[in-house]
Amino acid sequence: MAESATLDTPAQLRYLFVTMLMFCETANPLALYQLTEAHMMEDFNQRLRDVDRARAACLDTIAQFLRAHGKSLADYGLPLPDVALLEEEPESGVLDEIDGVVRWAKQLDNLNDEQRTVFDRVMAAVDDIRNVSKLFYVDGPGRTGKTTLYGCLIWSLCNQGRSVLSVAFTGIAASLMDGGMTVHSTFGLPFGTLTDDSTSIITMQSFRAQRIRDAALIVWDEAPMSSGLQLTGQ
Ligand SMILES: Nc1ncnc2c1ncn2[C@@H]1O[C@H](COP(=O)(O)OP(=O)(O)OP(=O)(O)O)[C@@H](O)[C@H]1O
Repeated sequence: MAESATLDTPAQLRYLFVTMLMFCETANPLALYQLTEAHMMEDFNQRLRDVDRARAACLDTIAQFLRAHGKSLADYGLPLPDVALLEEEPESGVLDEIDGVVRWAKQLDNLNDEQRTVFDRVMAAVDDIRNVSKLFYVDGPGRTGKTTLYGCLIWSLCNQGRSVLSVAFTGIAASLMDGGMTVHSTFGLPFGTLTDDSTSIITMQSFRAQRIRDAALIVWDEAPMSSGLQLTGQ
């Protein structure tokens, strides 16, 4: 869990936590929960800006995973979420999807000139069948709208039925993008320091390799945090 906490998204961590409860004989589930709670609820914390609500959302998500396997939080001596704190959260599912369409359509309309220029160039490159450069590096100070721009690109392509991979070095950066995954899990990077001889654990014939080949666009947030070897690959 400690290794995963530094490499995976909070959603991946919650999934790992439930998997450990279900399939490993975890001696003290409560202690493990308390040790990793901060990482497991980091995305909710960012979104809700309230520790108590974030904790309730985290426990509620874990409870839903467990319920799908016929288990409950109480079976593992874990605290119950204070669901009253979540009442303002919209139901997931259809409403979320409608919300997403409205939100991104509006964001797309509101892109400023610089964001629009990058958006148009990237979208044109995705469809360009010529052998032109398709590598873009977007730079800018904090809070200047980079994540918003990536969101618009991801949403627009997904809306056209295209496949997009959104990755980031840290789990928390990845969780800020729709469908975000860590660089490590997406590209199957080995743990530890990479060397010139390091190779991905993903095999050419695997589903994960096909997902990478199928991607119309790969958005790599905070790329400078990754080492040169991760970026150039083998
Ligand atoms: N074109 C725009 N018009 C108005 N507000 C915008 C626009 N683009 C982004 N914003 C808003 O500005 C804020 C910062 O945007 P965003 O998170 O995309 O920036 P960022 O460059 O990714 O920041 P950071 O580097 O800190 O992650 C957000 O609240 C976002 O909704």
